[in-house]
Amino acid sequence: MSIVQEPADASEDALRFENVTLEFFGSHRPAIQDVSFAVPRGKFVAVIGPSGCGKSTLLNLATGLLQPTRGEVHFNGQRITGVNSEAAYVTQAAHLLPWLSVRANIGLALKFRDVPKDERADRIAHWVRVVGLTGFEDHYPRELSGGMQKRCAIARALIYDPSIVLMDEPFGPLDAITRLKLQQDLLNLWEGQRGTLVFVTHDLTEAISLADEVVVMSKGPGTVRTVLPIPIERPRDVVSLVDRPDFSELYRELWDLFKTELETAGEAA
Ligand SMILES: Nc1ncnc2c1ncn2[C@@H]1O[C@H](COP(=O)(O)OP(=O)(O)OP(=O)(O)O)[C@@H](O)[C@H]1O
Repeated sequence: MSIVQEPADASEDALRFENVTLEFFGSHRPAIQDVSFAVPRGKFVAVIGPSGCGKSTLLNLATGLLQPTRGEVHFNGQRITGVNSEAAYVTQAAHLLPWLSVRANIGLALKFRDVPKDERADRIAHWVRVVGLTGFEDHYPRELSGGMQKRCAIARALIYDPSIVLMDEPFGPLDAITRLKLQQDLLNLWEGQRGTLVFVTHDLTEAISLADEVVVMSKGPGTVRTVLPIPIERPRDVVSLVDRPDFSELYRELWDLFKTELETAGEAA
């Protein structure tokens, strides 16, 4: 990562957006405008908002793949000015390399980092077990179900202990049952490790079930409308959570905010 030095105690936030505006070249209005919010270290933060409000753009700024037109993005107290190699990015499509086995896909980041072969094998074996792909190590992506491909992509992202994990609607294209199972798997994983995770989703239930805080975005141009804390204790069980009265209250609160956004954007049913 290319960074600009700041005092070491500058931030206990893993990620911080400071008045960030981004205009794509040739566009007549900013994709996001004056966005400010922080992701505290060790927290699970969900980002929701209507389609096109700039959720993916925020993640691309956090990885350093995009640079702000105005404002600054900081990672661990240091301004991001180039690619943030400490961030793992899991996108909607699994993007596994089709010519590599599950084992090789999962171990890719370790190979790039010159991790010795024996250590690589141990860590791959560990992550294959963690994501439930034992017995499929030598299979190719085309031989896996959508959920298995997703689990492979998650293992590939987490195997090198990234400082922050960015997930862009990772469970979007999956059926409801696989999705629930993976949500619980991700929760169990995260609750065991407590790294920093930013999770973009359209799904209000998913956001409340998983996150410590939900960042609600407005559209046109994208900006942060509010940050809603989710004061539900952990460990959580995604299936039984939805029956709790406090879950319903949070859902209602989030829906009221979200609905206003859809109406403002002229997208309400
Ligand atoms: N490379 C690009 N060039 C020009 N405009 C872009 C580019 N990428 C995104 N945009 C625009 O920026 C805005 C934000 O896009 P972004 O993909 O971040 O939204 P999003 O909230 O992730 O959308 P969705 O929920 O539909 O995935 C949109 O208006 C989009 O059309």
